[in-house]
Amino acid sequence: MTERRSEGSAEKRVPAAAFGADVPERLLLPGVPDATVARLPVYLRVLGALSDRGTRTVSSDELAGLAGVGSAVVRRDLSHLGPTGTRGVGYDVEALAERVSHMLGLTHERAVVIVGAGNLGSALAGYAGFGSRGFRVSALLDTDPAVVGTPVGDLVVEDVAALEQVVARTGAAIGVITTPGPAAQSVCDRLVDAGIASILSFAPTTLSVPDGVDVRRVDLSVELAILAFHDSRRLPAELGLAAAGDAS
Ligand SMILES: NC(=O)c1ccc[n+]([C@@H]2O[C@H](COP(=O)([O-])OP(=O)(O)OC[C@H]3O[C@@H](n4cnc5c(N)ncnc54)[C@H](O)[C@@H]3O)[C@@H](O)[C@H]2O)c1
Repeated sequence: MTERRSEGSAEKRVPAAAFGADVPERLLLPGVPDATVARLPVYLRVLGALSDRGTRTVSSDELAGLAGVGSAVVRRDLSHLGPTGTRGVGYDVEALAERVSHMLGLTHERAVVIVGAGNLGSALAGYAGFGSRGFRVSALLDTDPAVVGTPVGDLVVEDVAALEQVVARTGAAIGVITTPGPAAQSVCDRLVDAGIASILSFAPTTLSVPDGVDVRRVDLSVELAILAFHDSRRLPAELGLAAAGDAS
């Protein structure tokens, strides 16, 4: 039986495979923390906006401000890319964007298959913004005969029975799961068996995957709960009240 590990079971380090096969070996730096990898796309977005505005160089303080993190964090994150900036000048916007793209393995387009063509899956499939970020939604699959065969944007929903053939045909590198929770593990297993090593799941279920497969789960309720936490701490200050425990 294949050994399986649960997502989030231990502190995760980003495996080389996450960067894609085309990344030069020298950039596959070991031990890049997940938190750094999570911030790199934010830097990339900021650098893209600066480039669009014609900005040629950016300091770590400016980049930090635009990315919403501290400048020490930016410098530490970017140190994982090797030498990048020039003291007193800052970072070359285009060159840094290219380095970050390379590090993230975004130098070639990746095909994505979405399983579950309901509200969420259809909305994601129709989102035009993925294309400019290096992702192409190549297929959308479902079990429901009433949904299979219907058009969603440029795609026609395909039968999930043909998942393996669809993955092979599209060369998909990433599988997105937007099925109800109870179906998610079996869909995940089939994606893995079809050769997919990167899975993004929206289903409210913890998924088990073999070593070497990366799963990320998106849970908007967790994000909302974090906002609620900060909101509830802000409220007493805004009202001029002492926070609980400060009253003396
Ligand atoms: N993570 C989040 O923040 C977030 C937000 C909204 C919804 N969700 C979750 O995303 C999932 C989808 O939500 P939705 O509103 O689009 O639901 P939905 O009911 O509109 O769509 C689910 C689709 O999955 C299909 N499906 C069921 N079993 C399948 C299988 N084995 N293979 C392929 N397709 C299958 C159904 O036929 C249906 O079309 C749910 O699990 C929901 O809880 C997560």
